[in-house]
Amino acid sequence: MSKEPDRIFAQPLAQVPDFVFNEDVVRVFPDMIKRSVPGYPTIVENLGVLAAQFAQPHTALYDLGSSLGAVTQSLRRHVRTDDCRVIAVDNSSAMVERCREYLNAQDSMFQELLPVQVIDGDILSLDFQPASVIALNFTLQFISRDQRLGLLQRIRQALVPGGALILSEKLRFADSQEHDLLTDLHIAFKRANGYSELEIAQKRSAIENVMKPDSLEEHRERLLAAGFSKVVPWFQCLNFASLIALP
Ligand SMILES: C[S@@+](CC[C@H](N)C(=O)[O-])C[C@H]1O[C@@H](n2cnc3c(N)ncnc32)[C@H](O)[C@@H]1O
Ligand SMILES: O=C(O)C(=O)C[C@]1(C(=O)O)C=C[C@@H](O)C=C1
Repeated sequence: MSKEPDRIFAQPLAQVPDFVFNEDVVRVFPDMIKRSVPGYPTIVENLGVLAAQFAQPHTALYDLGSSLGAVTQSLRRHVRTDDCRVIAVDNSSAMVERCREYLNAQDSMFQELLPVQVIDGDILSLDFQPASVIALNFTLQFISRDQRLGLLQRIRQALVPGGALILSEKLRFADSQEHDLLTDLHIAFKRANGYSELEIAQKRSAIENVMKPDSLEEHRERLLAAGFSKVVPWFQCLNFASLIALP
């Protein structure tokens, strides 16, 4: 994995453009996401551990919005179920290209890994195969709000009995005191990871039009409306959480 440090917002920009998952972001993404999302390494590693409990033989495991394939690699490290395959999907060609390189490297280092297919495409127009595990790891927040329910309904329909959706997201909070406290603590987390006030402020304005977090209650209600029977949060660190949704 690239060790290049994230300095994308280090210099003052006359106008901060909307955040895009382009080649510049791809180069620094492992560093960026680790220094920006509290608990990210724990979520990714345990996603594989959880997936191994839900994986069913002869099904697909999806990594939706796979970026560089961190979740796909974790699924391949942990799932040993017969005749499963991983399908990673991302609509950033720059991400997909680098993801394929990393997965080839994983293939050359380990034997008996689950087969994997990386699709350069939009998860909103995906034709789902019967699936036992579907991961949306910090991806739903980038989908426009009016398309989230439809996507979750399609995911629900693709899931076989015994399977699960694992959904990780940045959260907002209905209670303004709770929201402000956790936002301040997230900023302190970024500062402690070496980001300057300028980098924090410019990143914030870059993502505010493209990334729209919901509250835990909104997620729960939408998942139930999409046909899931049970929603179980399994991890929260500051304003970032991960949920298991059962069909
Ligand atoms: C924050 S990143 C996900 C991080 C990744 N899952 C991980 O755990 O390392 C969000 C990803 O979702 C992808 N994405 C956003 N909208 C998408 C869409 N409609 N279809 C496919 N991928 C999408 C972006 O290109 C980006 O790579
Ligand atoms: O909230 C932030 O500041 C973030 O940087 C979060 C976040 C995310 O949650 O996906 C946003 C964009 C980058 O992909 C990495 C992290």
